[in-house]
Amino acid sequence: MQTGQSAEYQLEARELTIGYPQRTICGPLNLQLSAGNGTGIIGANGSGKSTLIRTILGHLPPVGGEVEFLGLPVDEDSITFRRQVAVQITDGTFFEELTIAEHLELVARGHGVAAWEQKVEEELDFFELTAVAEVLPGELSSGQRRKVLLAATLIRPAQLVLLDEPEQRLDLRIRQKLYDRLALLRQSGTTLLVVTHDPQLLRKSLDSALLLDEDQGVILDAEAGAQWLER
Ligand SMILES: Nc1ncnc2c1ncn2[C@@H]1O[C@H](COP(=O)(O)OP(=O)(O)OP(=O)(O)O)[C@@H](O)[C@H]1O
Repeated sequence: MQTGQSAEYQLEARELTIGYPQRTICGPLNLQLSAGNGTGIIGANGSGKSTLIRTILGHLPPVGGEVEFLGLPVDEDSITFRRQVAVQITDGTFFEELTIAEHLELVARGHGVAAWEQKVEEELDFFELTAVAEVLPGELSSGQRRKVLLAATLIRPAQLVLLDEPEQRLDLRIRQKLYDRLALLRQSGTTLLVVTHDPQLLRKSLDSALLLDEDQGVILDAEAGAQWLER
């Protein structure tokens, strides 16, 4: 199996222009992420953040340029990509007949997590979901559902974690725990790419930002990105 492990960067976008058949949204963009980097994707509503994530995941073809993961064109259907990339990009889908604990068990076991029972307990505890562990998704609040999706993304091993506005609907205490958790993940070598409107997330968990502005991509350090979000 090809893995491209000798690639210079873990994720690289070169002269990437994103958009739809009838409309170019932004570009050309250049982005290089190595292990342990943490980049926020920021910009006004409609600037192209979700379009960029969808292009990086291979859901949308680039209008121009290319994007590679471990030196190979992105392909969400490839085994390497599925093993190495954990994604939380939408409001997510649930199996309505599985409890919250069963959802986490499914992901953990599917990704070969050792001692998965303990990991499920730890994630439930971290996201303060233990009281609803045996509840079905349809009985949860929107914030609780968001926490389950984040727990399911973070319970599994990954080289790259992609998150789309993870701060949404989280109360302040959980948000602060999440900032620390993401910073720790980076210290352990995991790479983060996070669409966010939250300046504190940028400051505390990430080291740079890709600002999509006026159809261009500009790389900023985390503090400059946070200040742009606070402008
Ligand atoms: N399927 C589509 N076909 C054509 N244009 C689209 C399509 N989906 C989105 N767009 C347009 O692409 C632009 C970028 O949208 P996108 O959702 O990527 O923005 P965003 O930065 O994620 O916005 P937000 O902060 O509101 O989530 C918008 O002008 C939007 O109208």
